Amino acid sequence: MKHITCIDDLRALHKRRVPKAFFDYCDRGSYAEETLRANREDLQAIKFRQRILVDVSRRDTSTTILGEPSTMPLILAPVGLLGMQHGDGEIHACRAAQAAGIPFTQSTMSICSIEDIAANVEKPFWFQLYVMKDRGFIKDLIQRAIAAKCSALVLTVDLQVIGQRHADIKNGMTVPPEWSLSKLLDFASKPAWVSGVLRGKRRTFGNIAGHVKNTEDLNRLAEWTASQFDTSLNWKDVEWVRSIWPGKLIIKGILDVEDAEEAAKTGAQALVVSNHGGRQLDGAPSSIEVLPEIVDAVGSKMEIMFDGGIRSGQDVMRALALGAKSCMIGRAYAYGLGAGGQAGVAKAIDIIQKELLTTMGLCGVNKVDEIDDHIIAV
Ligand SMILES: Cc1cc2nc3c(=O)[nH]c(=O)nc-3n(C[C@H](O)[C@H](O)[C@H](O)COP(=O)(O)O)c2cc1C
Ligand SMILES: CCCCCCC(=O)C(=O)O
Repeated sequence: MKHITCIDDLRALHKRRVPKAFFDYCDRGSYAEETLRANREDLQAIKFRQRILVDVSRRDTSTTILGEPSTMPLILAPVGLLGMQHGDGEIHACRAAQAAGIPFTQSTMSICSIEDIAANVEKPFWFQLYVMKDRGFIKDLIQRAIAAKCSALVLTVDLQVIGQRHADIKNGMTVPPEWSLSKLLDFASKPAWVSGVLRGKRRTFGNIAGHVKNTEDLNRLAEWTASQFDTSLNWKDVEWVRSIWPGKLIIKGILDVEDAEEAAKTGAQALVVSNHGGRQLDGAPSSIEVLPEIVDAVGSKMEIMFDGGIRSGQDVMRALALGAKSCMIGRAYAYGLGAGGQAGVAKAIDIIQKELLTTMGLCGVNKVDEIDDHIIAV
């Protein structure tokens, strides 16, 4: 990891080490990928004011997230199928986050189950929920998250219809995988990845497989799972989740002020301004474009988190300057996981923290709560 200096280096290594179907699943977006690109381009268009001769010798990235201390304003976002990027990937990512002192969010669509992670890490983690058609199963999942002492529930609300990702279809990206000669050759050329995944606890959706009894459904688990996303989902379901989840609730996937105002009425403590990393509504605005109006509308009522396109500490600084309290990263750490397991995730977090510290220094800022729009050049 010595020669890895930025998230792009981790991405390049991930691409070399992990089969194409899984790399593309992580890297790509929906349809023409306009929103995926906008997330990066709009962040990069924000320029900083360089400030000089300010004493920045006391710089510190520490902050609080939902009232809990965190070493930096960073959270590992829920990312499905981490255990296919690296054997037991969810456990490795969670351990790296906990060692760095930041929250890790487990996806409903994880390969390791809630219980697998809880048994293998030291501290509580966050659980992300998709409300699927079978509400009995969802209630059971929430109870499993309570039993595992998950410290926040992240309710994702932007996937009741699934945005098509062309690359996944072309790659036959299914769980279990659809085999072809080129895929077999690709897997054979990545023996370290194959042995890592084979040594892992599971190779299917750990939270869901136990619930699926029918062998045919089990053999086509990705298809079955896709059929379980509920197009009838609405604000009453959020109320229902609120009534059975006693802990901190975060609503993820808000891009519109009216939706943010609804979210503020639900009793949730936080929302995540997010377009699902450009994987859902292609043609939606970048997350950073809508962040300021959402902060203006509900920032005094809820904690505003942000994701979409964060690849550096500079990007974290930009989102904080526009009003986010903290940022989630998805691909940035998933690249690290594919590149080098737990050490790769730790590297991704460390790169972003160091970049944030440097950027704070060059903008004349010592503390996270001093970051606001005065650091932006107009
Ligand atoms: C491979 C992949 C899988 C994802 N799976 C989930 C998921 O299961 N649940 C969820 O709420 N968001 C999921 N997301 C979205 C992320 O939580 C996050 O919103 C997004 O990655 C942020 O954009 P970034 O990757 O540019 O940081 C996924 C993202 C990626 C890249
Ligand atoms: C069957 C599609 C499920 C996708 C769930 C994971 C996810 O959110 C993603 O973006 O990928």
